[in-house]
Amino acid sequence: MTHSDSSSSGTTTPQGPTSHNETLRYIPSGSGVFERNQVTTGMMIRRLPHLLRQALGLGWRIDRRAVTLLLACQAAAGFLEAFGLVAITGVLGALIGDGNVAAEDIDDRLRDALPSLAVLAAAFGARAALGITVTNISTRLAPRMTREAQLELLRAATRAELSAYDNPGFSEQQEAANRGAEASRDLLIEAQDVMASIASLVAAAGVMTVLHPVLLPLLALATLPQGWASIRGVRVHYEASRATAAHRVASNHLRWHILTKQAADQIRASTMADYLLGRYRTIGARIDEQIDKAAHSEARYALTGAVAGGIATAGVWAALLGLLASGRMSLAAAGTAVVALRTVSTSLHGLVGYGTRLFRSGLYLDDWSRFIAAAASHRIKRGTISPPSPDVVRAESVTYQYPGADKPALDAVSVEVHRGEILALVGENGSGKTTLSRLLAGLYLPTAGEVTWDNISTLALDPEAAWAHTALIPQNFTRWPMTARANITLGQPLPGGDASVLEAAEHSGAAEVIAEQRSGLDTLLANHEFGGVELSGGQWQRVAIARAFYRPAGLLVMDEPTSALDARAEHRIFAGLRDYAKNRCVVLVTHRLTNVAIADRIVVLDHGRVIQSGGFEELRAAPGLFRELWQLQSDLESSAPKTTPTGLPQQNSRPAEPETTPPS
Ligand SMILES: Nc1ncnc2c1ncn2[C@@H]1O[C@H](COP(=O)(O)OP(=O)(O)OP(=O)(O)O)[C@@H](O)[C@H]1O
Repeated sequence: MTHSDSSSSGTTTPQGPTSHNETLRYIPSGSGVFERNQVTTGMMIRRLPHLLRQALGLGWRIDRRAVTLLLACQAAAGFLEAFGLVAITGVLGALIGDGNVAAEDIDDRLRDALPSLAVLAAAFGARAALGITVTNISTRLAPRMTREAQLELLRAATRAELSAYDNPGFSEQQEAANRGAEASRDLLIEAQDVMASIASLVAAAGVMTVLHPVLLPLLALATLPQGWASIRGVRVHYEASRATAAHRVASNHLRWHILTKQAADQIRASTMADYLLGRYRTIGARIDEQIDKAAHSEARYALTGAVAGGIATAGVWAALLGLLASGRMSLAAAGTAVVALRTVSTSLHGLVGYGTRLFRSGLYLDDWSRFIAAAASHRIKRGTISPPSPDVVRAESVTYQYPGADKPALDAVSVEVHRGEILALVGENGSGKTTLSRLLAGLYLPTAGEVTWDNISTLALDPEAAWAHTALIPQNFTRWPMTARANITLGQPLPGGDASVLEAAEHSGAAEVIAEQRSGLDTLLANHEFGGVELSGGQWQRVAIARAFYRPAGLLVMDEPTSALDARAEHRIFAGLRDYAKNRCVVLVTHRLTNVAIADRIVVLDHGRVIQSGGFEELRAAPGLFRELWQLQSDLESSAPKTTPTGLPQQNSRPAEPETTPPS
C-alpha cells in the first residue's frame, strides 16, 4: 500500500486541473515561538533580567508577601553561603594550621575548630531551612500564577469581537497563549532556581576573591568553555525545535483526527487505519531526521565543552598548587578555595541550565502576552445605548467582508424584520445566510452599511445589553458539559424556577428527553468519562432549541434549527413557532423550503446578494432561484412515499454533529 495524498495525483478543481502535490503541512502565521528571530547567545543573556522581573512581577500581582519573602530568603541564603565558606577557612585553619599536625595536638585543634564548626553547621542548617521555605512558597505560588494567567487569557478571549476569530492566526495565537499560561508556573520555579544559583555564585566568587585575587579570573576562564558549550547546545536544540515545529503541529492535527470519537466509525467502516498510520509515520520520519541532526550537533558541542573545560580546570588546579607551593596561600585558604571552586562551578552550571529553561519558558510567556495584546486590540468597543427589546431590526445596504477574505460574503444587502414577524433567509451553500443572521444579531459589525435596532446602529448599542434581548440557535450549537437545567438556562435562571425551564423544554421536545434521564433536569449531559449521560444529535438539538424558547429575547435567530430532528419533533417546532413569534422578531435560516412557508417574508440570497424577496406563494410562483430550489426539493420528496405512518409530511433527517476544532 502506498501512502500518498489524494490530492497528489493531479486532481481537477472547479478552477481547472491542478498538479500541486499537496501534503498536510502547517503554515504558521509568524507569531509563534519558533517563527521569531534566530536565538543568539547574547539575546539569551540579555533577556535574563527581564525574565526574572517578569516572573516576579506575575507573582507580585498574586501575593506580594510571598514574593517579598522569596527574595529575602534568596538573599539570606546567599549571605549564609558566603558565611559558611568563611567558616570553612576557620575550621581548616584551626585543624591543619601550617600543615604540621602532630598526633597529640589533635584534641586541642579539634577544640579550637569547634566554634567555627558550630558556625558552619548553623550556616548550612539555616540555608537548608531557607531552601525548604523557598520551595514551599514557590510550590504554592506557581499554580496560582498559572491560573491567574489562564484567567486573564479567558477574560481577553471572551471580551474580543467575534470577528477576531476570523482573523488569520488568532486561534493559533490563542493556542500558543494557552501553552504560555501553563509555562508561567515553570517561570517562577526556574526564576527562583536562577536566583539561587546567582546568590551562591556571588557568595562563592566573593569568598574566592578575598582568598586570592587571581582565583576568580582563573575560575571564570575554567567555567567559560563549559558555559559556552551548554548555551550552544541549547541553541541547537531551539533551532531543531523550530525546524520541526510545523511537522509537529501537522502531526498533532492528524493524530487528533485519528483519535477523535467523531472519526472512529468512519476509520473502521472505511478501513482507513493503515493509511492514516502510514501518513503519521511519514510526518514522524521528517521530525526524526531533524532531531537526529540536532542530537549529533549537541553531542559535538558537549564534547568540545567538556574537553576545553577539563583543560581549563586543570589550569586552575595547577595555579592553586603554585600559590600553595610559593607560600602565597595558606593550606586552610587553599582548602576553602577548593570548596568554593566546587560551589562556583555547580552554581554556574545551574545558572546556564536554569537560565536556558527560563529563557524557553519566557518565549512561551511571550506568546501569552502577545495574545493578550492581540485580544485587547479586538476588544469589543461599541456604544453604551442600552436598547429595549427591538420592534424592528434592519440591515441597510450592508456589506461584510471576512478578515483575510478576498471578496465580501455580503454585498449591499437590505432586509428587515419586525416584531411579530418571521423572516426566512434561504439560498444555496455559502450564499451568506449565516453571515447575515449574525450581523442582524449584532455579533458582527458591517464593513459598510448599517444594521439597526429601532433605527439605532448596532455600533452604538451596548452589546451586552443588546444580546440580553437575543436568542441564537447556531448550526453548530455547543453541547455544554453541564446539567440539563444549566444547558437550558445557560446559567441565567429566570424567577419562574424549574417550571419555566420545563415549559421551554416542552415546546422544543426536550422535556420528553429529560424525563427519560436518570435525574431529570439535574442530569449531567456530558461524555461518559466525565460521569455524564450522552444524548443523540437530535436530542441535543431539542435542548439547544429549548435554550432559545427559555430566553426572554425579542430577537430569535435560528440557523438550521431542526436539521437533526425527527419529523414529529420538527413539526412540533414549526407548529409552535408562529405563536412564539407573536411578540418577537424571528430570523430563520433553513434549506428545508417546506418550513419557510411559515415565514412572513422570504429573502433569497445568492453569492452575498439579495436576488429575490417576498411571500412563500409569490416566490413559488415566480421564475427564479427559489422556485428552482423548491422544484428540486419537491422532486426528491415526490419520489418518496408522501406521508409517514403518523400522517406528518415526510422529511429528510440530516443529523448535524457540532463542529469541534482540533487543537493545533
Ligand atoms: N470565517 C470565515 N472566514 C472567511 N470566509 C468565511 C468565513 N465564514 C464564511 N465565510 C465565507 O462567507 C460566505 C458566506 O458564508 P455563510 O456561512 O454566511 O453562508 P451560508 O449561506 O450560511 O452557507 P450554508 O448554507 O452552507 O450554511 C462563504 O463564501 C464562506 O466561504
